[in-house]
Amino acid sequence: MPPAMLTARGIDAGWVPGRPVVHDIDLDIVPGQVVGLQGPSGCGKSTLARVLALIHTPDAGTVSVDGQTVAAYRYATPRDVRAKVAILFQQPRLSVDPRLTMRDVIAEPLRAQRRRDGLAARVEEVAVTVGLTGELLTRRAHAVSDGQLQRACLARALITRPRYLICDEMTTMLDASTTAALVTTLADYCTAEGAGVLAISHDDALLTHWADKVILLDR
Ligand SMILES: Nc1ncnc2c1ncn2[C@@H]1O[C@H](COP(=O)(O)OP(=O)(O)OP(=O)(O)O)[C@@H](O)[C@H]1O
Repeated sequence: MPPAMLTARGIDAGWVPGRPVVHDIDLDIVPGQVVGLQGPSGCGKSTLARVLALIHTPDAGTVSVDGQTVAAYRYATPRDVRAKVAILFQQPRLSVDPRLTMRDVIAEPLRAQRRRDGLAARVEEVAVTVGLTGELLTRRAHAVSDGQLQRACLARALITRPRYLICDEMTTMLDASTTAALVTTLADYCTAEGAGVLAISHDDALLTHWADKVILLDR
């Protein structure tokens, strides 16, 4: 049996050919575990997060999902592999089309996979899980608060029941009570589904509370 893990081996990645911002990184995300990732600003945490979320092609190295080597990134990633890994970004406004309703934001991954059976019921279910109900779901993304929009992004991330969640400073923009609510929702999901998390944060207290172990990424 292949190992049930999201693994990175020997990853070089960056934005300019021949000038990687992360070099020779090995990392494992195990189902049921929260791995924290810290490091100075600009050291490449978000770049590495994007590689692990399969939305940025590494210059070298291999990412595997449950033993399956990822051969193609971004839009070319096969659907079954893509559905296993979700990412949450720091700024929900930059990751959502402002013209969509909250309901449509949440439904996006299933629509993209043309999974329409039971779509409305699943959207309602996952919206309730993140604390969004009623009239809020009919509002467009530009007409809700950052915290409400990040809740929709969490629901969008959970809707495919991913096995791995990459959280790139997902609570940095939020107040303490919204942060606590989102982390609790995510932790409950991970316990119920046995999902693994990579949690990038500058918040030592949050990672001390939430992560099983913390990795330091240096320049
Ligand atoms: N889209 C991009 N195009 C070009 N360069 C980028 C892009 N995104 C990041 N970089 C560069 O890659 C390097 C690493 O950035 P990255 O955002 O991965 O660091 P980080 O550790 O997440 O920083 P922070 O903690 O400030 O968010 C930086 O020099 C940054 O300028």
